[in-house]
Amino acid sequence: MYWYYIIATIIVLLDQWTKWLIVRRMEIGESIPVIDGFFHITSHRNQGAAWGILQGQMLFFYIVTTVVIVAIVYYLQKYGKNDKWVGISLGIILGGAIGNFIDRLFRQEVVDFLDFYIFNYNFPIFNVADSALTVGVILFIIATILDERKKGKAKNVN
Ligand SMILES: CCC[C@@H]1OC(=O)[C@@H](C)C[C@H](C)CCCCC(=O)CCC[C@@H](CC)/C=C/C=C(\COC)CC[C@@H](O)[C@@H](O)C[C@H](O)CNC1=O
Repeated sequence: MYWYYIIATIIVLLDQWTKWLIVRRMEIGESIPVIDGFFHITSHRNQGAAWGILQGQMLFFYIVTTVVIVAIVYYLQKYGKNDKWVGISLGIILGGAIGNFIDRLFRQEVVDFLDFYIFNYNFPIFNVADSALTVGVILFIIATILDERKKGKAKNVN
């Protein structure tokens, strides 16, 4: 049952540790090519959400993130026992949401550093928390669809 919170905690620790390294070791704007032309570590800050939307709207972010966190904890308490994968995906999303929440609370901005150039398109620079949020959302959608199908099959059998 508490596995999901352990997953979230590991993601928060990994997210905050990587951001701390970037802040301590790199200048803002500095870029280190890991795979030149494809994957760089670029120290970047974002006062907004994805693609830099809603710059500086911290109160909005606090409200939305609090709602997301409360909703996930409620859902985990209520449904976490039933479906393992739904619980795991919510734990991953929870870790991502808390990771960026800590940045917004203490830095009033989010530290980003994962910089991918895909077919010459420079995808917005993101961080471990964003990756967890994106992977968690996708996993949650898949788990929910599979869960519905499993229930559907059970109905047909009876
Ligand atoms: C990933 C959610 C963004 C994250 O939301 C959060 O914190 C949550 C918990 C709180 C937000 C206030 C509310 C969600 C807003 C939804 C949103 O924004 C649409 C999301 C689409 C998404 C599909 C799922 C695409 C993906 C994008 C990116 C990441 O792809 C890996 C680019 C990230 C870079 O622009 C980077 O600068 C962003 C910066 O780190 C701050 N991050 C956030 O606001």
